[in-house]
Amino acid sequence: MGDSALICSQIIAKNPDFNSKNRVIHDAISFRRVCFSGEKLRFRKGRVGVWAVMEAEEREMGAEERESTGVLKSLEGSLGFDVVSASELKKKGFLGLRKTKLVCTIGPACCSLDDLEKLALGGMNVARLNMCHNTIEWHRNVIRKIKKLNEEKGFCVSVMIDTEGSQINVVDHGAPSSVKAEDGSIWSFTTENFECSRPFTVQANYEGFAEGIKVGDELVIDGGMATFEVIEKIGNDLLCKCTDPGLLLPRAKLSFWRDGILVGKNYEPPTLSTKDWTDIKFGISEGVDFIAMSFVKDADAIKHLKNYISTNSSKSDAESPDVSIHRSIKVLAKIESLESLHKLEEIVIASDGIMIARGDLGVEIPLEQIPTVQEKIVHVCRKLNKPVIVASQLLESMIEYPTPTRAEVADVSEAVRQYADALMLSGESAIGSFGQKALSVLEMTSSRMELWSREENRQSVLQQHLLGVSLPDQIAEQICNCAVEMGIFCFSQCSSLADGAVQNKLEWVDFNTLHFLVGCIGTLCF
Ligand SMILES: Nc1ncnc2c1ncn2[C@@H]1O[C@H](COP(=O)(O)OP(=O)(O)OP(=O)(O)O)[C@@H](O)[C@H]1O
Ligand SMILES: CC(=O)C(=O)O
Repeated sequence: MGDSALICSQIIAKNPDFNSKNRVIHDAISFRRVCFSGEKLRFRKGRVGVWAVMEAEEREMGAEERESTGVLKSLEGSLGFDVVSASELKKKGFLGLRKTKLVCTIGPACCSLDDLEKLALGGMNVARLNMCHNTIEWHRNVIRKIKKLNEEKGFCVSVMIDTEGSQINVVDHGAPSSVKAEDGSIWSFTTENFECSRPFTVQANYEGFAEGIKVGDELVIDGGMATFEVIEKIGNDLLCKCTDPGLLLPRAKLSFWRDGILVGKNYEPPTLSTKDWTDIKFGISEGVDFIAMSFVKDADAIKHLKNYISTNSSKSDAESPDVSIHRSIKVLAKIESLESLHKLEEIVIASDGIMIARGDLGVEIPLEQIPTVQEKIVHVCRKLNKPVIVASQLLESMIEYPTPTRAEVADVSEAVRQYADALMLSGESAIGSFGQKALSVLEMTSSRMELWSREENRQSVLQQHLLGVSLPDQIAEQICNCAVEMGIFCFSQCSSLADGAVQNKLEWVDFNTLHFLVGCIGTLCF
């Protein structure tokens, strides 16, 4: 069978007769394929299998019957389908049903083999390793456990490493955990290295962090956790008075504001630090699937990393032909600064996908702008057909509590409604007491919202943008656009058509149309 397969997903809702156990069935479809090879046309006949996962009443159906094409025929026109790759189907079974992918940050609370397996069973599609924390050895261990689970238990969990990037943050703030800044208290912000923590002294990580900063400027901690006014500059250091009391957390982020506008940085730290390069080399050697790049400023940084990956991959491929894993490492750009927002389109075009890092974004733009900025980024990604992850604080309260707030559930639903491709857990899974529960909330909420979108046929409101340059790509796109108008989902081994399907978030199929479509597509040109 081909590399793609179809999954029935709405059987429960639509077919009262099919409501118990999940079943996999398949149907074979003949097609004629016309290939363009230079100037010549070649006809080939082919047969592909269309696999469907259905829920069937066990007592009504024997095994043979379930496997027969007759079953499919009897369901003609009445079922909803989602698309999933055959390899995914084999590996993940019914986890492929959901379209919104789920990313979990792995931390001390979920790094045992047992915990990772529970997350994989709960629907984790991608394990994120934040390279800001812990040692390379710790990360290696986690990656190996995930690969073991994939190999031995048939999961299909991808691994993403997330670089630390360059940003001004607190290295030491005079306490082991959080510390309260009281109204009117005076604090020194410095880059001086000191042995033991000093009270009312905050050590920042960048020499020259105070360049261009003037007396009277506002120093905001973590996008609003606490605010200070700069009252004196002493060399590289700043003396500040707390004007809005609050908490200073370890690794808190600092931003400076003047007259309500973010003060631009006078220094230019490289997008990828020496540590980031070490981590990237580590990621390549461990065969990770994604590298998420923090604090991307422009498309050049992404292109540079992609070149580095392909050069190093070809080198290692030549040295060891078996090592083909490197070729497929995808680079995701994290949008978390004003600069990246200004160059959004070029960054999206250059990268393989985007992460909306709302945590750090909230340090650089006012919090009330986050929802509209998120919607805009998702929209640009849809338009340019790049996957987009919505990250940070989706279910923050679940770090401590076993249920989310209603507002958090609404936030998750909104991201799915906007057609985000993936949702990410951070502290909820890394350090939270209810990581698996948080994952199941994401799972249920996103499935529910997808169902609603289907029922409302909302994908038809997605704007169609033609991206294809070549004739086959344009034809594939037009087919997908028509499919969306007709409310069908199609089956394809053709990457352009699959891309179009992803861009349009196609989902419905009826078998008459499917047979017709596969026939048409086969007679076209891929
Ligand atoms: N590998 C890890 N080892 C130890 N603690 C971790 C690890 N990964 C995450 N954490 C903890 O979980 C919390 C949330 O994770 P998260 O990845 O969101 O980190 P972060 O510090 O907020 O950085 P970022 O802004 O890059 O997301 C972190 O603050 C840290 O305490
Ligand atoms: C995920 C991340 O890095 C952020 O939200 O800042």
